[in-house]
Amino acid sequence: NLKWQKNSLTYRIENYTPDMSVSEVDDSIEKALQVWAKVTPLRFTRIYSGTADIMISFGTREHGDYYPFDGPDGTLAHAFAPSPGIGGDAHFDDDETFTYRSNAGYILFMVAAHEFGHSLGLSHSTDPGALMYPVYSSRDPDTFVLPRDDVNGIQSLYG
Ligand SMILES: CC(C)C[C@H](C(=O)NO)C(=O)N[C@@H](CC(=O)O)C(=O)NCc1ccccc1
Ligand SMILES: [Ca+2]
Ligand SMILES: [Zn+2]
Ligand SMILES: [Zn+2]
Repeated sequence: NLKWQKNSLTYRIENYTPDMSVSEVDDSIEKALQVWAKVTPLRFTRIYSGTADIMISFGTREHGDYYPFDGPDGTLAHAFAPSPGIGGDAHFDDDETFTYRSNAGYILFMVAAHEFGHSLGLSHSTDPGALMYPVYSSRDPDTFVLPRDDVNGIQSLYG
């Protein structure tokens, strides 16, 4: 499944990291989804029970799939390409310190925006300036603009 066959997708935040307040996590996730909604016909609706297309959770080490996390640093999160079931889901390694804006940890908005690129069908980019470049770089979430490489990538799928 290269991409979602519908433009209206649901998401559910299953649990929270202790590193941030609930509202900071909610806001980071919403803004990270809006990054992609802004440049596609995709629309995201939050649900609070049942199974969403994009199930979002925090976990450590063995957390229920065949891709256990690795403790602090290294892998920060992973997400599954569009498909029924685990497809689209995004898991965040809670052995990382996530933060709302400061540099005292990984900015959840940035990590989530990257992961949701995978949830929508994007793989990694070789462009070092791209959001989908494999390695995290902290940018100010308030002034973040989706790089052209990522816009081209997502619009080639949903444009
Ligand atoms: C092979 C995968 C599972 C590595 C994993 C990833 O790409 N997840 O989407 C990951 O956590 N990558 C690290 C970098 C690494 O492991 O070398 C990362 O910083 N990912 C989060 C990220 C990457 C680019 C921009 C924003 C956030
Ligand atoms: Ca890790
Ligand atoms: Zn996982
Ligand atoms: Zn990635």
